[in-house]
Amino acid sequence: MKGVLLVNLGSPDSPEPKDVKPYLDEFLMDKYVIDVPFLLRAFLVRGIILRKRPEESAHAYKKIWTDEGSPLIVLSERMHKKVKPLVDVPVALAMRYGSMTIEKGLQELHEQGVTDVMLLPLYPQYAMASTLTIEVLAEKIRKKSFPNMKLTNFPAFYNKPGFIRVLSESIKKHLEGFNYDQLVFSYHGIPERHIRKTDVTKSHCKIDGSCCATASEAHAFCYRHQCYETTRLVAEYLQLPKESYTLTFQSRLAGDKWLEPYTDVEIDNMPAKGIKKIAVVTPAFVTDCLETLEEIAMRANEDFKENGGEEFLAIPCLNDDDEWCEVVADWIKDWVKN
Ligand SMILES: C=CC1=C(C)c2cc3[nH]c(cc4nc(cc5[nH]c(cc1n2)c(C)c5CCC(=O)O)C(CCC(=O)O)=C4C)c(C)c3C=C
Ligand SMILES: [Fe+2]
Repeated sequence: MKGVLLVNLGSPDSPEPKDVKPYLDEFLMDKYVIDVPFLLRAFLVRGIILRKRPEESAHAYKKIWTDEGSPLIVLSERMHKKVKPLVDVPVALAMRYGSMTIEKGLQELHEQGVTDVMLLPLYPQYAMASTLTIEVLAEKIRKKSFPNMKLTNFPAFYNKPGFIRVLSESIKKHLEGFNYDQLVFSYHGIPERHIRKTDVTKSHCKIDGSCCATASEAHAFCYRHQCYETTRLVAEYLQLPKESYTLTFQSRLAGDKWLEPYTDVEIDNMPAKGIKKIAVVTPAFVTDCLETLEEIAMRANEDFKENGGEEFLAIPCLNDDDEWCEVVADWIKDWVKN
């Protein structure tokens, strides 16, 4: 029997440093996130980053935490609950990090008699720090605990018509009556090195945009290309004039060179250029989380206004939007049919 495992990133069990620290340790010790040899990674993460970051992150998590828990978990659960009755096969939900493990998700499907699983990472654009790490871990667990199970990876959906339509319609709905100077498409950043590592041709990605104009098999695994494609397709759907929108990358960690332009720098500089009213959409996330609710809707908003900005609109993620849940259900139905 077929079944589906939806996988999102995960959150700590609580916004207290005692729970944030092990969560960050699991996340940042992942070799697909901080992709350096183990000893160097352990030194960077445990010797440097985890000294201060758990307190800072806990403070940020406390600002967004709800009575029901982490927004990312609660909203993913709501979406899961809505998708389940729309399809005829079992659907489970798991997280890459934290206590809702992929192992538990596969076990739940196994107990329902599922032998053929489609893995659906809830990330529109492919990245080794998001999609690949889920695929690799799920395969490792399958081999060890469920050797007779078949796993199929659902490809990144950055350009799928259903995703582009519901994302565009959601943006349109939230922009109604808001007279903005600039619409910012802010995507989670990654180190440039990750783009080169996932280039299957090993020579295509130049990280300057020129490569995106040439058809290549590298695009199927290029996070930067896929972010630009999502933006281009939404702009086309909404018929946005070229000068009315911009693409940026947020949430970088110190150290390496991350994808540019940086969201915080761009937004802070906008008021001085006469851009006083902005809307920000975050299409690398289908679920609202720390990076959208705290970093964008709170911090970027405050910084924009401190720099002379007047109006700031943070557009929510798709979360458990009915039409989005129907799109996901349709993808599942198509896979079940074939
Ligand atoms: C779009 C998907 C994501 C990619 C790609 C990604 C890469 C990436 N992230 C970090 C470091 C951190 N990210 C953190 C939070 C976080 N990241 C994503 C998604 C992607 N990350 C989400 C959905 C969230 C929010 C989780 C939540 O509970 O709401 C954090 C933790 C919070 C903090 O301390 O800022 C870290 C750390 C790296 C290093 C990276 C690529 C190399
Ligand atoms: Fe992240």
